[in-house]
Amino acid sequence: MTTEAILRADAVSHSFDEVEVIDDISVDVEPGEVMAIVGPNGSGKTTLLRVLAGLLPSTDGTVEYRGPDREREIGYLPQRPTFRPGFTVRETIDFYRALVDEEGTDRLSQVGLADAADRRVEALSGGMTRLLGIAQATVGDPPVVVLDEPGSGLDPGMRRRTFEVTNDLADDGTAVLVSSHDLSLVERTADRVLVLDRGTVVADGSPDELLGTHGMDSLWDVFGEATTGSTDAVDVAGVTQ
Ligand SMILES: Nc1ncnc2c1ncn2[C@@H]1O[C@H](COP(=O)(O)OP(=O)(O)OP(=O)(O)O)[C@@H](O)[C@H]1O
Repeated sequence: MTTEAILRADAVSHSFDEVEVIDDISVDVEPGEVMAIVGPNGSGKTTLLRVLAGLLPSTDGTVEYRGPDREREIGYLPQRPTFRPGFTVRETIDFYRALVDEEGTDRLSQVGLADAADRRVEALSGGMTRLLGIAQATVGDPPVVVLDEPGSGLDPGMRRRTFEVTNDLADDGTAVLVSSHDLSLVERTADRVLVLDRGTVVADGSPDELLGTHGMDSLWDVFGEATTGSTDAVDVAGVTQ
């Protein structure tokens, strides 16, 4: 049985100035699915996520949200979340909640930040700031949540916690798009993995499918085979060596 896509990208490309950073990507995202996007630095993950979240226009192709009408349809955690200084964690999350008239649900407890509720946002560690960003991305229960490297900068326990939050969201029917460099966590938690390399999808499937198709034992090996990521320099779009 196939489920109707809640988000559909059809032949999407994006160029910054004349440089094409993602090229001809089509993807259907289903409700309740955790879709991980992995790829070397600079391969276009953030650009793709921002296009899918409707924050960047596609230069070519279309992105269509096909889910229920909601005050907030797509939640987004940027790669480097920032919050207005001078406010506490509680005041900050309450500001976002007020925008969509949210009551109930304790967003701070969900991400393990309840004890930091009275701390000012500028006094948070990098990891705590990211956790607040995840809480912010889920306010209003958007049917699609896009998380750009939610585990980056977190200790192993909290990183695992972010993936548990991700899975909880998916269990409740939310479609979750997440980029990550943590391939072992991705292998354990994602329903589907897109491997990007230089702006194109070079592998796509469930972790098991990818291991089977590539005849590999781990996602690390699939990643190594599918991508041309150099180990001594980042590939920079638009620069040919
Ligand atoms: N605003 C911008 N203007 C010009 N080029 C950009 C811009 N944003 C990103 N790029 C370029 O697009 C390419 C893809 O960047 P992107 O941030 O999407 O990659 P990424 O896979 O998310 O990388 P990382 O894993 O390092 O976060 C890079 O070459 C980057 O320099």
